[in-house]
Amino acid sequence: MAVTGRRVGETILSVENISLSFGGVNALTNISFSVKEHEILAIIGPNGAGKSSMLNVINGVYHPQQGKITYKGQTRAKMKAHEAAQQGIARTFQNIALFKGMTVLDNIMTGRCLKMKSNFLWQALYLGPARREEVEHRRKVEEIIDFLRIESIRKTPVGRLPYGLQKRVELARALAAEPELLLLDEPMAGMNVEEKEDMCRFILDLNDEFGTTVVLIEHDMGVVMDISDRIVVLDYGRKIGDGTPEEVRTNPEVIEAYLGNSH
Ligand SMILES: Nc1ncnc2c1ncn2[C@@H]1O[C@H](COP(=O)(O)OP(=O)(O)OP(=O)(O)O)[C@@H](O)[C@H]1O
Repeated sequence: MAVTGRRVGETILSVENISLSFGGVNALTNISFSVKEHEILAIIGPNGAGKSSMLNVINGVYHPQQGKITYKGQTRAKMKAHEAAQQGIARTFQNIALFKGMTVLDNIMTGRCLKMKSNFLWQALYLGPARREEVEHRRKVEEIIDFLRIESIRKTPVGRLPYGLQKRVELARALAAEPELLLLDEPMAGMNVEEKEDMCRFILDLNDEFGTTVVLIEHDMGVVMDISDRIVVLDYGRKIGDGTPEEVRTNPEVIEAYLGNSH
């Protein structure tokens, strides 16, 4: 994995005038914002504000009825899911999506699928390129295991791990794809204070060491204010704030709609 160091660069992703509805429900209305290379951007907002829908639009799971998405200079009306993955967008989910019966190591290996080049026959015979490739994939995966400090559980079936560690394994699997843009849906949900601190550290470190751009959804305001370069605030599918943590903290509309109430 290349170590690039942290420097905010050009715009890597911009969404313009995105609208998405499900039947009569407007999940997103005319949303625009952009993310720069190596930034950490948080999307916040009350329950049902449209945060997960926004991530799903970015990685092509949902196709908006209106608007456009520009990723790495290419503009399209919608992202296709396989295209997003191939072009370096990886994702974790609000409800952990891992293979519970498989070991940590094997789960993380699944994150390398798109990087695998050798064909079925080579792999079945485990010859030549397939063997070299396998060694390289294992090396990358071990690097990630090391980075996230999960050596001691590498052979443990994921279903036996406590929730906080499962979240970390899910992050490991996303990192195995060597993403340029990492989408994290509530990476700290359900964690205790210590686990949250660890997760914050890992997010800051991966952003710093690998230069990965991060877009995350998080409800813990302390975490959001601490680790984000910028914050986009959604409420009822509309954008009501976009700025630095300080700008968002002092935005009256945000205080009224979000920070000031019990969400
Ligand atoms: N697949 C779907 N089918 C129908 N409605 C949907 C679908 N996905 C999202 N919605 C609706 O879109 C709106 C926004 O939902 P979304 O999950 O994006 O909000 P959220 O901000 O992520 O909420 P939370 O913080 O509770 O996860 C909600 O009214 C939700 O019910």
